[in-house]
Amino acid sequence: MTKLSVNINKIATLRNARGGNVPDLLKVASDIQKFGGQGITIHPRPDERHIRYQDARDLKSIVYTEFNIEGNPQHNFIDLVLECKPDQVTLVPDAIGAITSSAGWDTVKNQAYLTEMIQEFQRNGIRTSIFVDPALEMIEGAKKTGTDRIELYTEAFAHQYSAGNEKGITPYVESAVLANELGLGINAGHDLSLDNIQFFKENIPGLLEVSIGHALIAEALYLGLENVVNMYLRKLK
Ligand SMILES: CC(=O)[C@@H](O)[C@H](O)COP(=O)(O)O
Ligand SMILES: NCC(=O)COP(=O)(O)O
Repeated sequence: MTKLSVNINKIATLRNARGGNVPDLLKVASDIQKFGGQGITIHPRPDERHIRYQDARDLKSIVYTEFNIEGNPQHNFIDLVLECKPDQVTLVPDAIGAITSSAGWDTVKNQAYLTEMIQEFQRNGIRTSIFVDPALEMIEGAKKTGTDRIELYTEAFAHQYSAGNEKGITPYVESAVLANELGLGINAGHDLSLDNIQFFKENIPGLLEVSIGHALIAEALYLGLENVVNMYLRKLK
């Protein structure tokens, strides 16, 4: 079975747009779990433009499924993760100010650094995952860091699939086969959606977890829109 971890960054984006507490991030996280979501993912960024560091602390007592915190292991992030002790930390090599994640780790060049980070989090009982492009040498490099899992960066797959190119899945399948051989757990995320998730799942052996945010929240808005417009119309009769 593949677990669905819902990334709630976009709920925080909407909340922050007005400065109040609508929508209520904690209530949304609770409801997602009530509706069957099997995990909550957040990706606090240094500028706190969506998830604030305090949100991570507050979510700790709300999330009873799997709590996954993603980010670049800079000092503040490391301290936050060690304080919150989520079930899983996913290390992502984001540049400061990047609009969103745009690459996986070079696990060969950064092997010593990643190994040190992985050991620190594992010593504190936190499962680790490293965000990687679907390239065999990056999977092998990840294995050498001692990480529990990798997260396959799926933007390229999503882009090619939406353009009608199903062959874009090939490097992901090859990477997953190798990861399985090496005993690495496999997560995946970025731009997964209702449109592409089934094809991805059916082709990736041993896919343990997907984290989905941007498309899922956009789809939820759209699929709820007719209902809400009609609820307003009824009140205005
Ligand atoms: C790690 C990853 O793939 C990202 O998709 C991320 O978690 C989303 O971050 P933003 O919501 O800031 O774009
Ligand atoms: N790790 C990927 C994630 O959490 C969500 O990515 P996206 O669905 O917002 O692109």
